[in-house]
Amino acid sequence: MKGYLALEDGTVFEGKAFGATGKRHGEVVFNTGMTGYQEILTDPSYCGQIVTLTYPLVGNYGINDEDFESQRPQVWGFVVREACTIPSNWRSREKLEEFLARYGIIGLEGIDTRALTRRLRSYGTMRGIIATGEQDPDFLVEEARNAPGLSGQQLVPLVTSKKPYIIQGQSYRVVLMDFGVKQNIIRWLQKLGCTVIVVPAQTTAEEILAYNPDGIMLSNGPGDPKDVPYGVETIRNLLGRKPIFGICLGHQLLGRALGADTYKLPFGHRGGNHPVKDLRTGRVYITSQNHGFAIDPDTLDPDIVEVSHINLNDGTVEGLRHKKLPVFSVQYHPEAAPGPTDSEYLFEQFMQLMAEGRQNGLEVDGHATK
Ligand SMILES: NC(=O)CC[C@H](N)C(=O)O
Repeated sequence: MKGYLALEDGTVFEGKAFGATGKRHGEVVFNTGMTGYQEILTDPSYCGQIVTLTYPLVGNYGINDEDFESQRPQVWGFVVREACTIPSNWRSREKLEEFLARYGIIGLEGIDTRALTRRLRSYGTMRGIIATGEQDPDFLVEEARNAPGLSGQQLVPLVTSKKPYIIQGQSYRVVLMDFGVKQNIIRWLQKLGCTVIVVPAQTTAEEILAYNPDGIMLSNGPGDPKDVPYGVETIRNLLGRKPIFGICLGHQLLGRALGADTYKLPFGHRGGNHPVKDLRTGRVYITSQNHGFAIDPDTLDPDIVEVSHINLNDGTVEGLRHKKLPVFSVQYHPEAAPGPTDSEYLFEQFMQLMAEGRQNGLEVDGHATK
């Protein structure tokens, strides 16, 4: 069956549909990772987006039982050069096309993904329509132009957990604010022995503190951080109470809670080889990234917070460190999945802050809270 991707700039790509049939809008973005399509498809941060991969052969190792970052595909469309129909891997349980079809996600193959990516890189991410069957291309472009943009949509409520749940461990108690958490963040905390209490994004600071946590983890998640004011409010009320570690959307919300502004990047960072420099040590890490927004460094209060990491490709903010409190965050993904695990030490750093918090309590403006 035929399939189309129409962009708001008037470009229409025609290819072959696989997975589900129908029509859906989304923000069209590209990821440059050479592997890890199962993790990308199931990462809740992609909710609201139609994702294309620059790597041309996709589906070769099928879908397995282990590489899920959430229970289902979260992308709103998937565009590839060539989709493999006969996967070969000992872990494979299902074909990519069956997996997408089962969850109503449209896939499109036979697309010149290099041309598509170059377009997105030149003009920025665009609204798009992915559709299967016979279609009028001009009408699809019109629909793409009328589709809602990513900003302004309430996407976090679509992917956050409905109820709190606890994964029992032996070491520190971590409350994880679930804005659309990737499973590998939970796996890392579990590996370090933490008890993880996952709470919905709308949970208040009082409710979180009632769990008596040693630390608070702010997860990744979809959409524009400006559309999550309730998360910012909660984080603001948690500052100074417990150690806090934010990842990606969690980092952006923390930045906003500290008074900074966020803005949209032209085409975002999505891939497994983004170089990030730790400004304190001068060391460069190769990181896994997936974000379309960033913190505006000019809006940070230098008395309160410092930029701890920057991206070496475009100089954007990649990490924050509070100057007085045990509070830090990164824009990239130390949990990897997919991508390099160079930055796993950040989880150890969080453990360290929780250990110190247990011993000394937190110092807020010179007053111990314990
Ligand atoms: N992975 C994430 O948490 C992404 C954060 C945010 N949705 C962005 O695109 O910038």
